Amino acid sequence: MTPPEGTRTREGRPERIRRTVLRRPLALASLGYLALVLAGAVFAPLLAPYGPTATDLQHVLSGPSPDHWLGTDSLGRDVLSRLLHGSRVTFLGVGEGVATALVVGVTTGLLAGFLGGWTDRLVSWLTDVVLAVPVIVSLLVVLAVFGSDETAAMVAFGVLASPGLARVVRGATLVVRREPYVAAARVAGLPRRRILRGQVLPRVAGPVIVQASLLAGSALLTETGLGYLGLGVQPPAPTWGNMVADASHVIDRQPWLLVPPGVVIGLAVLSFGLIGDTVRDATADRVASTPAPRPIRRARATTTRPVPAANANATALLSVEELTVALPTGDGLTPVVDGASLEIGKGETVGLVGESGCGKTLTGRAILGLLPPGGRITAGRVLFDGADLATLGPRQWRGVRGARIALVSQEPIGSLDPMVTVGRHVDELVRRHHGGNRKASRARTLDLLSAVRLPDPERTADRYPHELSGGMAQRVAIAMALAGEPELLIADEPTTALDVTVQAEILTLLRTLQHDKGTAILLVSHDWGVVAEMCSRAYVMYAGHMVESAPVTRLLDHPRHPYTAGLLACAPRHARPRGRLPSIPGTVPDPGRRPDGCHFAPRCPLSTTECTTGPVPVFQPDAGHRTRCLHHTDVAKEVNDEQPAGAPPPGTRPDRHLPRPPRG
Ligand SMILES: Nc1ncnc2c1ncn2[C@@H]1O[C@H](COP(=O)(O)OP(=O)(O)OP(=O)(O)O)[C@@H](O)[C@H]1O
Repeated sequence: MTPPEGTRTREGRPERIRRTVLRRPLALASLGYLALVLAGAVFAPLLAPYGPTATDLQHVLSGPSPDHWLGTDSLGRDVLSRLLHGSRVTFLGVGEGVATALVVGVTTGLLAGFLGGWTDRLVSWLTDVVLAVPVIVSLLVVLAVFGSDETAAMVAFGVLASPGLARVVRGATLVVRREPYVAAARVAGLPRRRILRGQVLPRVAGPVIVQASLLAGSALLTETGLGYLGLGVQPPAPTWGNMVADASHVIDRQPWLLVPPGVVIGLAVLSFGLIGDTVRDATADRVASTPAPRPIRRARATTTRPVPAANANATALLSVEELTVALPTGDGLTPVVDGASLEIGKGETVGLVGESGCGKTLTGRAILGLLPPGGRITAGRVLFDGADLATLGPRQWRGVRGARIALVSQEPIGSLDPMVTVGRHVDELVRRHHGGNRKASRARTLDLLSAVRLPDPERTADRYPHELSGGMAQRVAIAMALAGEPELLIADEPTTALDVTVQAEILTLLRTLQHDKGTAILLVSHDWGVVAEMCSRAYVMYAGHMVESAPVTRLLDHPRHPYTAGLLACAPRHARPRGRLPSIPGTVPDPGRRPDGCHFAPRCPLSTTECTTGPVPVFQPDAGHRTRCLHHTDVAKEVNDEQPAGAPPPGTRPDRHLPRPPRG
């Protein structure tokens, strides 16, 4: 099957590189040439017609002949035999240099790019220092210290060349680190080591091969340069470098002698370069198409005062208390979630509703301890099963993320690695959480795929993400989330990207799973219908504040915050034919531009000057009902005034007529 242009392709990076090399005659010829030279080096003792140091003083400086295909040197030694034997020394040196650079450069680059922070700063500083050291002087010092030991010189070359590689790997890792499937792997609780090996390393392989290839060319030139200077392996043992040196001494008598080593060296360097270029072309488009990171918005600091504390419930599975999350902006840290509190009991499904940009996703991420780079919890705490999550170290977090709290995001396809099959995605998590052998984990994987009602689990397990529909991808994401049998599932708009029929299926699936396994669910949604169908209680969030919370039927029938009332009135079902869709005037303010006092005041039909003069406390109009509105009694009156005649009794269905949109 040929996937349509622009879609993800099943072809993995190694396959793409292989195909690009095969399609280009020059790259193919380069590969063939290097393979030939390498084979010559390996089988030199068998292939060489003479010994590398055997002299024949009767035939010195002879040109090519049937006895000596490439002629003889000034001591009558066979040039072809010396070239073959010399290639062993040269390729060994190149291998030592490149291997050292790979080990040092790739390791440091990966760690700097993936861990960031002080590791990144330390690696940057070290690479700057090493890059400032002149290579040739350092190699001369090493050779002086180690007595012409070529291995020491080439290892030193590898170390000195590693900063360039480290920088390339760091850059590529920074890009890969932002990919949703890497975030998904972290959320699922995979250890860093596994993520680096399984998710990041395969993606930086392209740039690494390019660099290694170019490095091999310069390692070869360095090795032959040392041989030419009479350093490294000493005569009479042949190296390509000392063959060039020998030829240069007799260039006036036999210029041909320079041709064989000059050609093999030149072609080898050219081949390494051509292969590097081809791999770069094969991998460049993927790096270029990687989406840019989300820009951090400029904002000024807000001055909200803390609101009264929520009633901490000792029996809650999750208790978020007065949580403030700040993100870095040009003006320092800006609070994005501001004193938010919420609770979820064991096995309970709770909704989190609000317009885009209100802070719902960040609240979920803060619960999982996965904030964007530079983001911090600056106040409040998150208690899970009584334990303060802020006190967990990386090892303990691994026992929580994916294992006890799992996430299903709104972009299921994005959270699946395009180069990994469905089965491997689930299998890796099954083994991470339950251990066991390959057979047992495969059986469990198939169980999970059938639990989320994926047709033909065996076949689906062998599929790649691009072969799945949105609904199937979401089911796979749910299966992955369930692999650790979590007690809490954060479902961040799990049906937003799906069509209505699939939405209904996914919601039914979530409800069934919750019923069967007793999993608590925090359901982030824009859709009141979904919230009414799924949740017992809901929280309404606006511009970083929790503005209202209550049992869902209560919210639907008696909202006590104008924002909730406005949101309910905006449901598309209130639209009239050819009429405009109801909407709340204005937009959610950016985190740094939130007005003082009630953030909703500029859009609120009930706002008065008191609303903007200071922080608005939280009121509790009824048991279990909380609102952050000074005019909550007026909201209640408006709702009752707006009840249409003959309307069904409150709370009977989610789409019942609710108050008109606020004036303004
Ligand atoms: N990585 C980030 N860097 C800077 N600002 C961010 C980042 N992520 C979110 N924000 C900002 O934080 C605020 C809250 O974002 P969040 O994604 O939590 O909102 P949301 O209510 O979940 O919206 P949506 O429904 O669109 O996902 C927004 O103003 C957003 O622009």
